[in-house]
Amino acid sequence: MSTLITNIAELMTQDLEHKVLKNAAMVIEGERIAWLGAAAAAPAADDSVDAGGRAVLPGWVDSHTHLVFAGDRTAEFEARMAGESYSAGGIAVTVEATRRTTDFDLTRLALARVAEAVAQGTTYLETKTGYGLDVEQEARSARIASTVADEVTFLGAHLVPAGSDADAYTELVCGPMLDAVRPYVRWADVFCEEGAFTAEQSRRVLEACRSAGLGLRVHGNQLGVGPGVQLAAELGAASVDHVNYLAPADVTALADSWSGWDPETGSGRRGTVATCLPACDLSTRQALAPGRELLDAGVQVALASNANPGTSYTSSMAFCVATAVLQMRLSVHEAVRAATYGGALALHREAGNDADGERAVGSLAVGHRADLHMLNAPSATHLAYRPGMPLTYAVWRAGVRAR
Ligand SMILES: N=CN[C@@H](CCC(=O)O)C(=O)O
Ligand SMILES: [Zn+2]
Repeated sequence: MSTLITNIAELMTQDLEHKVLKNAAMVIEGERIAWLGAAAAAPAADDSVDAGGRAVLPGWVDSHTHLVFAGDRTAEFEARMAGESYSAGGIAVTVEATRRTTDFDLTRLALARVAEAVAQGTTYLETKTGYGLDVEQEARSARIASTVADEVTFLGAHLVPAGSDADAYTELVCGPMLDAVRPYVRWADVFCEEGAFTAEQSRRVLEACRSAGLGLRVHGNQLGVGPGVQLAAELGAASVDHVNYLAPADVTALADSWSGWDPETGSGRRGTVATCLPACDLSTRQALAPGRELLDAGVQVALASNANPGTSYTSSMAFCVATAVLQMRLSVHEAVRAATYGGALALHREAGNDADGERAVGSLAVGHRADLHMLNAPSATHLAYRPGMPLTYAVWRAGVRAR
């Protein structure tokens, strides 16, 4: 079954050539993109959809969320808006509520959050554990996460639970907890920050998880200049997320991590993506991550929602894109790229075609997964020009209409 989508005013492909086509059309066939190009040259298909002069871009790839949780932290947010600063300690409130919630309710809550994200154009999504913090609860979170998200990350090293010794807890994370979550997860993450895990503890967790075959991610440099970025780059992490406070050597390490990598062939050593989380920065009243400076230095950048009840209770990637343009000085094309191709790069899902087992997400090209976001607007510029407006008109996920 093939479907022709025609009368597309702007088709922002975010492919390796950065093509933006005007008066375009595309054909999707099953889960894949079968053709794209000028509307006048479109082939016939079984079915057709008139885009009515709207813009089409890849579905958002949200590479950083924490959706498996219960409870909310309104009081903490109100205190922050009254002048308190964010600290890692708030995580314990969510851990408490999450532990008290049944599997059924936790799954229902997580699924509802995924549905909210899809309704706003997200077609590929990562989520993390990290609100369980004991062996049984982390395994439960990982199991539930694996039923609701495309990618699951083990974040047992989110906070040292009250009453635990930090080094003893780190050993638990690296041993029995890792064994228990291993069947459900592809990635491991650590909150490497003052008040969470030290550089030594973070290294220990990341090395143990790497030995278990997991890819690495790091929450780093959120609350101050710290060791997270350097550790991520040294260990070959797929991404380091937050990146608010960076020394010049951090930017250099991130840029250098990609030298020698060829995006066309995927050959050479992959580097570490810098993932900026603007909704979190606003909600914690931090200075926005220096996305402009990172791009100018040659760093690969992603934008993600960091949806979680503490620092960023939103899954709106459109909000992140608008903020990146209006406040971080990215162009619309750069911001959309970071929220699509950049997220895919951070999850090692940017490549894959008809011949591969996995289809690329985050960009539109023949053989890639048909993950499309149609806006109720003639161009992607409207995402920043009309911030906060409900611009998602239609969504296809793996070729299936999801909204
Ligand atoms: N910074 C660490 N972890 C989350 C916040 C978790 C929470 O406060 O509940 C984040 O990415 O912002
Ligand atoms: Zn996070």
